[in-house]
Amino acid sequence: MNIAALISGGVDSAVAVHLLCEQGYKPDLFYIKIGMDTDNELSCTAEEDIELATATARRYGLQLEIIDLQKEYWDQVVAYTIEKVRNGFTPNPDVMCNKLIKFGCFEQKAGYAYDKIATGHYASTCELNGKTWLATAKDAIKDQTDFLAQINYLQVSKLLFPLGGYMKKEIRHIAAQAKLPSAQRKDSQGICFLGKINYNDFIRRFLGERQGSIIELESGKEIGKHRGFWFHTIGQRKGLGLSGGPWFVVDKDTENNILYVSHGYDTEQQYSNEFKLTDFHFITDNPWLTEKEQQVCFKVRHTDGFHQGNLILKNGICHIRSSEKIQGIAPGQFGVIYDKDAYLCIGSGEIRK
Ligand SMILES: Nc1ncnc2c1ncn2[C@@H]1O[C@H](COP(=O)(O)OP(=O)(O)OP(=O)(O)O)[C@@H](O)[C@H]1O
Repeated sequence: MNIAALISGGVDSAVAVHLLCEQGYKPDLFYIKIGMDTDNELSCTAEEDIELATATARRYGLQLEIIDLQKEYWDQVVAYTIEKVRNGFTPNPDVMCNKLIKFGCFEQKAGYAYDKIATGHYASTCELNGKTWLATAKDAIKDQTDFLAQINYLQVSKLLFPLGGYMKKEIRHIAAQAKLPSAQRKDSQGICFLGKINYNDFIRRFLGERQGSIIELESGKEIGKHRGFWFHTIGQRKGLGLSGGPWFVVDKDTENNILYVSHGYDTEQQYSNEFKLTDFHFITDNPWLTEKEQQVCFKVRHTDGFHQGNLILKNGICHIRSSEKIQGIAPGQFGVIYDKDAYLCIGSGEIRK
């Protein structure tokens, strides 16, 4: 079996490579360039990443190739991000980066020549009814299946996740024992480079600033000003510059550039237990043979745990009723659906009000 391993310079993908080599494989390593050469801060991290990836390759006598997908990343992931933000939604570039870049463009440029693509994601796959399914990782806190919930069947059936059966602390331990070049490296914040730069600066570059009102939802009173609704997301608590908090963003009027906020932790307005997902995407298949209500687990953003609730799927729209009230359900984010045991990651759709 010939394997391509995606390596980032971080500890997780280095351990993934180490585990593959221990099993007797000799994967070819690929580092994907997605940052901007013109941006100093970004090209510095890329240089460091490439150095560590090179050291790992040398250590195991493996080939390392650098694949430049900067243009593709800008054309697809950055364009998607800006478009969502412009329309008042909260984008998820990490989900799109996996679907379109790491497992999309990479496949066309190099991945097609391999039987399997391995990554250091905390996720796993399993075989059920003759098909491959995306499944959660042993380490529920590190689980990254929510970032993979838009991939398709061809992608999931080609993926290998060597870390799926380990806890993060075991991975750190393996890295230290094996004296991997990246053993002491800190964990990265986001999968894609948008997580490494100041998000507001990035958005400002594209959408500029435009002052608007911050209005208290309950009283209708203006209580402050903001510099553009596009800098704010539903559920946001920090960075509003208002006194007498806590305040939460609960709604946006994008036409009139107004942010609605609500005061206090216990305000009904910022909690919800019902929402919709549009364009629902099944990774492998629809596991439910009826349109009857199903008990599921789900996530509405990257969190440590799973929520529980019920799902009704009709005409491609998925209605979720949560068992508990959830704060900050942001339209544009992906709602990710799991089976009731939070084992299989079934798919995802975009949150709509
Ligand atoms: N620039 C990149 N080039 C190639 N593969 C990458 C790159 N960035 C991330 N990956 C792959 O995607 C996986 C998940 O990315 P993420 O940024 O979440 O990493 P992580 O969990 O911090 O892992 P790592 O410690 O390997 O960076 C990585 O383990 C790696 O296999």
